Amino acid sequence: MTTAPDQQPVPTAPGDAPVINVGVLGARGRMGTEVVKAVNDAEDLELVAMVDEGDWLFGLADAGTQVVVDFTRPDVVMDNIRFCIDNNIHCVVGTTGFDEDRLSTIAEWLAPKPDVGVIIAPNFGIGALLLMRFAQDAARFFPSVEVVELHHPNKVDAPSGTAVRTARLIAAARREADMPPAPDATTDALPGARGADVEGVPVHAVRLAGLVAHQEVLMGAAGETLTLRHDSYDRASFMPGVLLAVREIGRRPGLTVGIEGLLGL
Ligand SMILES: NC(=O)C1=CN([C@@H]2O[C@H](COP(=O)(O)OP(=O)(O)OC[C@H]3O[C@@H](n4cnc5c(N)ncnc54)[C@H](OP(=O)(O)O)[C@@H]3O)[C@@H](O)[C@H]2O)C=CC1
Ligand SMILES: O=C(O)C1=N[C@H](C(=O)O)C[C@H](O)C1
Repeated sequence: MTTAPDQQPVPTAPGDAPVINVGVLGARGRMGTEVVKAVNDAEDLELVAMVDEGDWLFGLADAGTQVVVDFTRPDVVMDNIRFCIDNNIHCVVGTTGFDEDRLSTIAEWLAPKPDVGVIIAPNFGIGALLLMRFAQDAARFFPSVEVVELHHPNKVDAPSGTAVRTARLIAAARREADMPPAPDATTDALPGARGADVEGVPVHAVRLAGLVAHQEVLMGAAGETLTLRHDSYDRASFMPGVLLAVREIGRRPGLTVGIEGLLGL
């Protein structure tokens, strides 16, 4: 803590860096609980608000929150982001459910607030981000591709936000390389047997007790396959990415999708 003459005390972390006041939305959820722990363990971050369903969002502003971390639900996250932008609070969002329409709406909300940042990241896990990058790089070499995501049985959405983003990145890489559509049969005798079609890439969702968050990208060419797989066995795996976004967001006003840029990927 340092005190300047005639001013309120300014909290500081060791090394004199200013402390960032963090509020967690969805604080008692699976991810929120882990974020609360990670923020409490970080010397340069101060947990000032924990909000769950039924709590007033105004508590965030009253507590002097500078950065909100949101791990709630796709059906409530837009209202949370609107509140944060209106109250000049930066927002690090891990909640899924973002399409182009939602992203454009957030960009419109941000337009009159040039100092506020919103980071929307479908996945904060470093390994998961690397898998996406490797899949993008490999996409142009393999005519066939399928994405399989596997998660804990309480996940509210399917397919996962990560799988949708992975499929879109692969589809974009294929378009850029002028590849024709995958040659594989897409007709299914039973509806859903070939998964969901995300820009021409089949995406399959598995829900299974014992799992946390996992993804495979299968690629095939004549006589060979390439399998890329990532496993999050513990939600701690997402925390380095979440904390990086919390620390960086003050330097990144506007809308940022994915934390790849923050990692130099
Ligand atoms: N980007 C990433 O790296 C990751 C993203 N996720 C995503 O994060 C989201 C949350 O996942 P998970 O933690 O497993 O889900 P949980 O269901 O465990 O947690 C959601 C929490 O949000 C709370 N909540 C619901 N409505 C509101 C509201 N209006 N305001 C504040 N809090 C609210 C819930 O409270 P209550 O139970 O009382 O309703 C609950 O505590 C999902 O979209 C998931 O896909 C998950 C892991 C990693
Ligand atoms: O709900 C989860 O658990 C996860 N959700 C995110 C998603 O939908 O991509 C990230 C990760 O897969 C865990």
